[in-house]
Amino acid sequence: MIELAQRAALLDVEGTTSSVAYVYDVMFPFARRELQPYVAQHWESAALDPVRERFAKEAGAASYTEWVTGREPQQTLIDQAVRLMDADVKATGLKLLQGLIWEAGFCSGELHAHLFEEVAPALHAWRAAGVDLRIYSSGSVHAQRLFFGHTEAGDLRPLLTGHYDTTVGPKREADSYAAIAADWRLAPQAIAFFSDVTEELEAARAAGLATVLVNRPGNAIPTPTTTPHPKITSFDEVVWRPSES
Ligand SMILES: CSCCC(=O)C(=O)COP(=O)(O)O
Ligand SMILES: [Mg+2]
Repeated sequence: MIELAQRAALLDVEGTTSSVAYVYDVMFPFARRELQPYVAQHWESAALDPVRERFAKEAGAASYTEWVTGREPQQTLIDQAVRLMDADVKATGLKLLQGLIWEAGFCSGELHAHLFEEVAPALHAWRAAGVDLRIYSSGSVHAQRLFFGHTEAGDLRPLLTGHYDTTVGPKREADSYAAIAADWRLAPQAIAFFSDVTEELEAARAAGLATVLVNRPGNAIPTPTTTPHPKITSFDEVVWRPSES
């Protein structure tokens, strides 16, 4: 058991609330399968504008027009998305695009977000104990809302007061956590960040957040034996004793 004095919990998704396998074996293949038809069908839609802009920026181009000059625009975007997926790069542009593609899957019922079995009851209990809950994931905010709106345990969005993705900054940089605390209007010390990735926890700790290393079955990243972060294997191991300060 670990005791936490914070009044807010910031939660990673993959490897923390939910299995890596669900993301890699179900969600990513769905996005790969639907990539070409989605882009073809929505090419004229403004929903793709932020995706086009991000892809261009992340490729080092000054604008989308500059990025695709001399190439077929739709295929250029599709090819880049495939390259990023093949290399397992959690680029913000790709994450924006995947979130758009997953919408149809979650809305049709083909996708149901996995949660480790104690997560939904634990989050209900944490909220009842007065803990403010937000998500910080590489998955886009749109994807996060779909994910928590369509979990195996039902719609958990009412439990969450906010969502952050990598548009706030990379998960392995301390400034991202400082920006989240500022947006949340909380002192960094009032927030406990839960993740399976040590580099993310180090960044959060550098920004002043409390940290918890979550070790779940199937996590790809080996859990270090010595770590300054308290370790849990289940949210049931957390006891909240929020201080007034
Ligand atoms: C919550 S949407 C799907 C998850 C996803 O795309 C992803 O990359 C998860 O990364 P995380 O930062 O939650 O480990
Ligand atoms: Mg994770």
